[in-house]
Amino acid sequence: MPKVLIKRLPHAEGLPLPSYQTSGAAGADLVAAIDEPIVIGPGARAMIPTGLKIALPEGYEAQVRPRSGLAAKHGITVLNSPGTVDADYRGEVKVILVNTNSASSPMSGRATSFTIERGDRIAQMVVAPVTQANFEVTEDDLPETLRGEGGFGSTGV
Ligand SMILES: O=c1ccn([C@H]2C[C@H](O)[C@@H](COP(=O)(O)OP(=O)(O)OP(=O)(O)O)O2)c(=O)[nH]1
Ligand SMILES: [Mg+2]
Repeated sequence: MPKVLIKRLPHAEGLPLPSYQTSGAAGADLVAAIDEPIVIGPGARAMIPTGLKIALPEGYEAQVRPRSGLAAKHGITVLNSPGTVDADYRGEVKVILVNTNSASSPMSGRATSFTIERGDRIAQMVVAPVTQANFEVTEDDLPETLRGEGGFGSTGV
């Protein structure tokens, strides 16, 4: 189990640290470290502070992913999903939420605002191993494959 060091900033005081809700959970919930509620209007976005700085072990990243409940019930998702927290990042982890609701959204059908309150679980963080590649330019043909240049639905729907 990789160890992730956490530095709690003053505005996160009293808030729960990232935690796995069940023993098999992949993501640890992140909460909003805000003093005043933030209203995200339909189609608008907001960068929500978590009040946490983290130090991941080398060879790991943290992915900031949406919570499906917020997405399904309220049309709120992580705009840059999955957000990438690099192992060498020492700033505050933030979550970019977007409100997808509009009069024409298939699920809500309404241009509703959504309010984030202090301590709300807004996203989840998945710690995952990553590799860096050696990118190497070649003048030769790339190795042949059965797929070749087919993509974007080439195998059918
Ligand atoms: O959802 C996110 C995404 C990123 N970050 C932080 C950690 C990450 O290490 C850094 C840079 O993110 P990214 O590489 O995605 O953004 P960029 O636009 O490429 O910025 P940079 O030029 O700083 O790499 O911002 C977050 O806190 N939350
Ligand atoms: Mg970057």
